[in-house]
Parts: sequence; structure tokens; C-alpha cells
Amino acid sequence: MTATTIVFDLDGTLIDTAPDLVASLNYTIAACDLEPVTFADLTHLVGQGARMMIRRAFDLRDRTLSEDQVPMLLMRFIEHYQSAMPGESKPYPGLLDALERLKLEGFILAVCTNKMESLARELLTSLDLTHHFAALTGGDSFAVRKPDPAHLVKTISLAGGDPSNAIMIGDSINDIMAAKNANLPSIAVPFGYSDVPVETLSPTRIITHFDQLTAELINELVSLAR
Ligand SMILES: O=C(O)COP(=O)(O)O
Ligand SMILES: [Mg+2]
Repeated sequence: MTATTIVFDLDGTLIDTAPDLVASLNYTIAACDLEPVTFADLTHLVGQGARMMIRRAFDLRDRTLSEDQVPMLLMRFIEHYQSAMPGESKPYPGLLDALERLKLEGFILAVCTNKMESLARELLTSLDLTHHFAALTGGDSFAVRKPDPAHLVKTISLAGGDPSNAIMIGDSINDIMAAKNANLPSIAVPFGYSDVPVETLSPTRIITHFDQLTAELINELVSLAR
């Protein structure tokens, strides 16, 4: 039987990227004289990639964003975000040990993020993490993205895994819904950027630290879902 695949979300799950996302977004929207956003705002803005984050910042400030401004603003965001990488972004406590441990235990590890694939790859490479993952896909890798189950299913297949023997771990509604839509169990982490308490998303389980992400837990949740 193919090994179980553990699919991780990136922003707010693997890596605490909020300070850099806020800094790059504020640099971007300053070009249009928008007031800076805060971390609390970010929980409502993040989740569907940079383009949507910019759009939502304009909505937050009751400003109209014309379509022809979008490419310039997106480029401004990407350049700023790339130039600072990894900036203040850091893996959450216990992540590195968990990745090493789970790989030794034979799990396939993958990343399914709505961040642009190139930015996600560069960020994980700058933190020396890319080598842990058999596949990494972003919000622009396919025609669809989380919460569409196809994003998750295609990521598992790319990693060499079996889409019926996998689990998704994430911090937001997109991750938990993608798992549900793909008929897979999910684990939510409460330390990320959800704008609602993660319990309200009804994940299969919640963990508060990566030390709790054990082979026993994953095997239990995957077999319960069968
Ligand atoms: O960058 C985003 O908007 C979302 O990224 P995530 O899917 O890794 O949480
Ligand atoms: Mg996330």
C-alpha cells in the first residue's frame, strides 16, 4: 500500500509569515495612499493569494480598485516580498523535528498553498525546507485552488501519494473545506490566520503544537475516515 500523505498548508501552518505579508502588503497599498493594515486585518485578507489580498485591502478601506491597477500592484507586492525573503518568517515551534520524524516514519510530505507557487518555493528554499516535501503546489499551479478539492488531490498525486490515503493540516477554512470536499480527514492549527476560531470549521482534530502531530494520530484519523 502507498504510504500516507500529509499535506501541509503554508501561511499560518508551516511558517509564521504574517509580519512579512503585512509589511509587503502595506508597501504595496501605500502606492495608492491606503492606510496600513494590521495583523488583525490580515486574518480577513489572507487565504486566496496576493492578488486577492490586495483586492480585499481596497475593500477594507472602501476604495475602488480598477482592473488596470492590479498588475502594477501585484508586481510591487511580489518584488517587495521576494527581496526580503525569508525576512521575519519562521517555522512554527516543533515543525522541523516533526518533519524529520514523520519522514523517517515513512510518510509522504507535501505542501498545498494558495500562495503563488514561485513565492512559496522561494520562501521554503530560503528556510532550507523544500527538500522535505515530495510536492509543492500553489494557488496558481492549477486552474483551481483550495477549497476546491482538485488542488489537494492533484498535490497528493504529484507527491506520488494516494488521494484516498492522506490528511490535510491547515489554519483556515480553505484548508479544512478542501479536505472535506476531497473526503479526507483534516487537522486544524489554532496559531495561524483564521478569522474565526478553528473549532467552528469542524476539522477532524485540532493540534496546538507540532509535537502532537504523531504517526499514531495520523494513522488513527486516516483509518477513521476510511
Ligand atoms: O497566501 C495566501 O493567501 C494563503 O496561503 P496559504 O494557503 O498557505 O495559507
Ligand atoms: Mg494558511
